[in-house]
Amino acid sequence: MSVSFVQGLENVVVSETEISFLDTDVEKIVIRGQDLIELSSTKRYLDIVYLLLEGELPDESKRLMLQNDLSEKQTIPKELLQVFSLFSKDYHPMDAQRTGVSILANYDSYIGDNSAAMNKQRAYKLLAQLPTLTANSYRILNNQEVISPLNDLSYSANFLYMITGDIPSEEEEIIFDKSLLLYSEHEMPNSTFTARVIASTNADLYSALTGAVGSLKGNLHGGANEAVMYLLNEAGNVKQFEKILYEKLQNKEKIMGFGHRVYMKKMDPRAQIMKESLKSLCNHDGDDTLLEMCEAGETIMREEKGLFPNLDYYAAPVYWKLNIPIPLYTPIFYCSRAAGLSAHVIEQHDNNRIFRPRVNYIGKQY
Ligand SMILES: CC(=O)SCCNC(=O)CCNC(=O)[C@H](O)C(C)(C)COP(=O)(O)OP(=O)(O)OC[C@H]1O[C@@H](n2cnc3c(N)ncnc32)[C@H](O)[C@@H]1OP(=O)(O)O
Ligand SMILES: O=C([O-])CC(=O)C(=O)O
Repeated sequence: MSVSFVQGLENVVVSETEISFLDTDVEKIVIRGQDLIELSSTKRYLDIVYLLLEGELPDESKRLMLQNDLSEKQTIPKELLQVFSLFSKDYHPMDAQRTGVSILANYDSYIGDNSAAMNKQRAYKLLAQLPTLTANSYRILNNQEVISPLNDLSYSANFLYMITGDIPSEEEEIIFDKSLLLYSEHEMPNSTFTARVIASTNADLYSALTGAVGSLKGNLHGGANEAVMYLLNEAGNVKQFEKILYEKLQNKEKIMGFGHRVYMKKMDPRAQIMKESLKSLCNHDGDDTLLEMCEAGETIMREEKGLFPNLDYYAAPVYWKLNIPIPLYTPIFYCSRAAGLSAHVIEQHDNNRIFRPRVNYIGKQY
């Protein structure tokens, strides 16, 4: 039997879905029939959460109900905080998140029920709890005080508040919210595929979403946003950044934040929006250094490699300007993506066939 093999499953269709599609012909990120980039100018992250999980955009009262519902569910079991305090201090918040999501399954008495209704309830609860879990895992790992959510803040303002300890300005809240919106769903990246593969065994949503944390951690996927910021900081100025990039290219090293399996010859449209956010943050504090460095990097990568920035490239300096600690960049990506991941798990459970591919054997003769 001969089976065709495509390394990395490039352009292989693994699923039918009603959730999302990257239509590069018309440059749209289609989420349930609507373009995420267009939505980003008028809608908030919770609108997209609702769209992903309910199939339509909410009106104002439904969005408010969702906001209130999530506010009520934000607290996390105190045992989780105790577990985080047992970790070694060099544990990454992504590891804590992986363990945390897994432990939350222990508090679900209907764990065997994979119905869409139960999964939706789980998804909303997870979305409510993830910011509290994420901010406090970092705080505990860094010997900081545990922080409680502020119920009267919006979802994104509260999330940012729990990270930095300061109530954000309106501009900061809107920019952070936009980053969550842009990260919320992106068709079939590695983490979504991971979640769907796990869900296809009839395993529960927590198992699928725990696996997805692991997938997102790597620097070829979500981990790239942290790697970008470490590189920008290592350089510190435009000249040094250019020097480092040329050296890395000479050594055939990959530059984090560039390239994408689907956006090969154009910039990730989400990166362009995030670049605008960086510009306004630079305008606000009067320091353009990071913007200038990023633009210099864009030019070099375009001229030398024909490569363009992905979302992580511009998310990194935006998060830096929002005073977010670097080890939280990828966990934040995950918190946002939990919406899309949950929608995919629900869809997989609702129309399931187990994933079970084949191999081309190239081992010893038999
Ligand atoms: C939100 C997100 O998760 S977006 C992705 C975030 N990840 C990153 O930014 C990591 C850096 N980028 C990469 O590693 C890749 O571009 C990926 C993982 C995003 C896509 O990978 P693939 O589609 O498998 O592309 P692949 O790695 O095969 O690259 C194709 C060619 O472009 C080169 N290339 C791709 N990305 C980069 C990069 N960032 N820097 C330098 N060269 C690159 C490769 O070396 C390869 O060159 P070659 O044909 O001469 O060997
Ligand atoms: O689509 C991908 O492969 C990675 C990505 O940009 C995302 O998950 O947002």
